[in-house]
Formats: sequence, C-alpha cells, structure tokens
Amino acid sequence: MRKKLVAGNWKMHGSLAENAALLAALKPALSGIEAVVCVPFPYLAQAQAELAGSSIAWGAQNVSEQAKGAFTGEVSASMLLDFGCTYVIVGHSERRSLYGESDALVASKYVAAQAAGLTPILCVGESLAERESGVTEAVVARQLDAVINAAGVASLAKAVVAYEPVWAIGTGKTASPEQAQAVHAFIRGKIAALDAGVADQLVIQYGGSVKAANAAELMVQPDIDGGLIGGASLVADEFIAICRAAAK
Ligand SMILES: O=C[C@H](O)COP(=O)(O)O
Repeated sequence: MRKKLVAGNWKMHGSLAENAALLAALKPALSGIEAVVCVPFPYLAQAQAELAGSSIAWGAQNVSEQAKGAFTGEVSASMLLDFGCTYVIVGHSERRSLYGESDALVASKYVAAQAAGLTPILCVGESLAERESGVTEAVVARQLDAVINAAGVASLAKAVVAYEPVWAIGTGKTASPEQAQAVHAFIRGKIAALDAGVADQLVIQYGGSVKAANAAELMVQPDIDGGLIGGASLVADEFIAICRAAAK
C-alpha cells in the first residue's frame, strides 16, 4: 500500500516568531505522522533546529539547476542538504508562471535535486484556460514527459508528484474529488504504461485550496496520496487536521 504524505508550502510567508509558534503547535500534534514543511530559504536553519528528531521533515520551495558558481541569488541542492532538507518543490505553478520556468528548466532542477539526494516534489497542473480548452491531460503529460525524458521513469521512484490545477491555487476553488481523481488516475496510468511498479508506489499529492473541511473527501480518492497545502499550512489547526485526514 502506498503511503500518504502531506506537505505544507509556506510560500513567502512567516517570521522567526510566527514559525516558532507554528512549529511548536505542529510537532506534538503530528507526532508519529509523516509530514513535510517547505519553508522559505532563510528559515531552513530554524526548521532544522525545531524539527530534528520529529516526524516532520522539511524542505525548500525551489532549487538551482546549477551545482555551484556565479549564479547570484540562487541556492544549490547541496546547500539545502547542509540544512537537513529532505524535500524540495520544483515546478510550482508560481515559479512557472511568475518566473518563467520552462518544462526544461524544471526538469533540470529535478535532476539537480535528485543528484544531491533530495526528493523533488514535482508540481504539474493546467491553467483555467487549458482546462476549458480540454487540454488538461496534454498539459500534464507534457510537464511529466519533460522530467521523464531528462531523468527516466525510474527516477519517479524517488520523487513525489503534486497535481495542482492552477485555477484552484489560492482561489478557494478546490477541484472536486472526482475532477482531481480523474487527473491523478491519468498521471498514474501514464506512468504505469512505462513502469507499473513505479506507478503503483508513486505518491501523487493534490494541491489547490485544500483545507480541513475538504481534506477527507479528497484523501479517500484511490489515486490521491496526500496533499501539497498552501494557505492552510500556515494555520496549525488546519494543517494538523489535513495531515490527520490523510493518515486515516
Ligand atoms: O503549493 C501549494 C499550492 O499552491 C496550493 O496553495 P493553496 O492551498 O493556498 O491553494
């Protein structure tokens, strides 16, 4: 049976004081439940200090595709390892749309993360216009193929995929459980056509306006294996409830 995994994406939120309060609430409540928080770079040391030895892993929200060098403002995968990161988000739709990250660049970041021993959380998903044009599966397939072509299907054994319909992110418009399940099943089926074993074990998270109130109905879907949570991951009671719903 596949494990379920919920990850919080704090995006560009937090402060030392706010983070300390949030992590202090999460740690005891999630004892024994595997979860992840992906924090802004400056707070990785704080996450490491607060979460070491707990059931909550931590990671970053972005990584350079380069190993080292004159790349001002960039952060390498080995630097993330220095701070005990296990996971890193790659290809979040905000990186793709606001910072122009192409499928090829996302694939390079995925490769760099894995080469350093990090587990990439690869985000895929369609915009509202793409959904309305009926090309959701084609878009998700293209985003997956960029990574599969660069790293091979077997690499997905050491990765997490997060399906995040762009129109559901931060909008309060969650995909219905059926809409989400349909795309998750498509993703798993596409990978199964290449490697059934990898597909069977692959954790596919759903992201987009997940909250305590809708987590349970999403998490019971057969191909939804957890969530990538934005806004609700900043509210301790919400994030705890989502993690518990996934762990049931
Ligand atoms: O990475 C998380 C997603 O962008 C979802 O964000 P949200 O839960 O605030 O809609």
